[in-house]
Amino acid sequence: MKNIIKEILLTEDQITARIKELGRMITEDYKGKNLMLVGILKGAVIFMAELAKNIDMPVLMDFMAVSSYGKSSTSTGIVRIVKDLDCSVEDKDILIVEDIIDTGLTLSYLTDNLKKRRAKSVKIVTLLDKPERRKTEVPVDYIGFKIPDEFVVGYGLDYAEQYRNLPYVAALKEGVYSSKTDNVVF
Ligand SMILES: O=P(O)(O)OC[C@H]1O[C@H](OP(=O)(O)OP(=O)(O)O)[C@H](O)[C@@H]1O
Ligand code: HPA
Ligand SMILES: [Mg+2]
Repeated sequence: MKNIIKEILLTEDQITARIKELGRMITEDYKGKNLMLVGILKGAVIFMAELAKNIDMPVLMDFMAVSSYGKSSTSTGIVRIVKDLDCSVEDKDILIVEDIIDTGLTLSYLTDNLKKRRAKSVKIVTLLDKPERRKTEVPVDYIGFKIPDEFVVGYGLDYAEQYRNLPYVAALKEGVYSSKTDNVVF
């Protein structure tokens, strides 16, 4: 498994400590509010589970799945809802939980979509942010870590659907991911 990995960017301890801090901030900011976490499948699953355990108040948890990347490592810009929420967002304070913001296209679409459904508020928490790759401005309220423009795996993030279960975040070796075509090489 490790032969595709160039470098560990964030260790499990670093990630755990940062998620505890994010949990404390969110608990403070959402006191007395009707907080609903909306995890974006599949990448956000591990981060969402860890974050929810560190929020010290009642929360609702729901999930959406959108399709934007497929097997390419770059976004097509076309976002399609593959699995919608089970709960209504009306009058709820929504916190979208993402593993990574890259071009921003997925989150830009999702925030607009949830606001149109009359959520009381819509904010974003992401474990990772790759600001160099942004194609559209998205206001991000909580950021775990800013990372350089490298294709990363682990802690929920995949390369061709694999490596999501690594307990750390690592950059892929050159050649596994082709920066020329911006595609993963099989
Ligand atoms: O800012 P963007 O350029 O839109 O990219 C970020 C999105 O892309 C990845 O999801 P992916 O489509 O790979 O699905 P997955 O979570 O199931 O891996 C990631 O988990 C984010 O949801
Ligand atoms: O660096 C990344 N790794 C995995 N999935 C992603 N989706 C956007 N950026 C990435
Ligand atoms: Mg993916």
